[in-house]
Amino acid sequence: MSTTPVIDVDRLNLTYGDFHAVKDLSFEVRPGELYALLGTNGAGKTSTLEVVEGHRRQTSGTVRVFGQRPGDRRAVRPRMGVMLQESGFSPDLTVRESVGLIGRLSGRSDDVDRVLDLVDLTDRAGRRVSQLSGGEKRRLDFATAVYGTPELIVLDEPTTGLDIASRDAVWTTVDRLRENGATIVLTTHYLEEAQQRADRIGLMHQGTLHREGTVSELTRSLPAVIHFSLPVATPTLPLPAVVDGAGKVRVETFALQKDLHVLLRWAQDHSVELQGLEAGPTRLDDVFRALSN
Ligand SMILES: Nc1ncnc2c1ncn2[C@@H]1O[C@H](COP(=O)(O)OP(=O)(O)OP(=O)(O)O)[C@@H](O)[C@H]1O
Repeated sequence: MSTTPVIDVDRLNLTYGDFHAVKDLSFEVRPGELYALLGTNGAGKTSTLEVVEGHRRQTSGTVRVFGQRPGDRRAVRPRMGVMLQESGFSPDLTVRESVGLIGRLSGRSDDVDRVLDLVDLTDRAGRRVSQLSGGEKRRLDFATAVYGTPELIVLDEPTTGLDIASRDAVWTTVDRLRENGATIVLTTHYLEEAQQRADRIGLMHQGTLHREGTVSELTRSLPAVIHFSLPVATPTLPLPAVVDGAGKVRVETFALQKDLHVLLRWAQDHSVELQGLEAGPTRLDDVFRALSN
């Protein structure tokens, strides 16, 4: 498999008037990986993706998609499917007409009925876009990304507004495309989706890439947490901990299994009940909270 990046962003800057929205951003997306570009509201994710998609010109820096400039539509468009946050389909077209139009614009070939089936809109094919529900419109947006099975698929908040069954269906389709070698770039505010599926994550805040890595690389920089409550009179704890006035204890640790073992042995030796004991590894949410604080 080629190791040339599918997307190569090097010192990208983007300004809107005098507002500096993206600042010296560099990252690569490798063939076949699912790269999640995550971040706080207004971090610059959509602006960055708009440059990658060829919808917006950068102020400075270099962006290459399949080694080409994103503005080189003829080279890039047929190989890249894009699901925007809002696609802006004509409200008067039917769903079938819209999917057909997507196909002609993409430069890829596909069977409209296959795509309608893939995004579960077969029974809405004759409806006008203006008559679709929010979730149905989002599935039509998804059709723009998957039409013609492109090599690179950019998904900007693909599951926002979708019910659980539709979300699962989107991910099943994405999984199938990945099995066939597709490269995926994702933005989402549903962190568990990224935690479960991303090979690598770039965390953006205020226009810059603050952290990048696999989920485990990002989470192991923060401690895991053990919580429990203690009865009134107990011997001294065997580990450093923060105890509040109500007897609630919080232990932060980078050695969860070892420290949990120490704590449980101490509790057994002293016949102490650790009430409401909870222990868990750091989650992406915690990394995110640390970022925005
Ligand atoms: N056309 C524009 N003109 C002026 N400012 C803009 C424009 N588009 C975006 N911005 C600003 O640039 C910043 C980055 O916006 P962007 O939409 O890229 O962020 P985002 O990370 O996708 O945010 P969110 O998670 O909220 O969708 C924001 O502060 C936004 O207000």
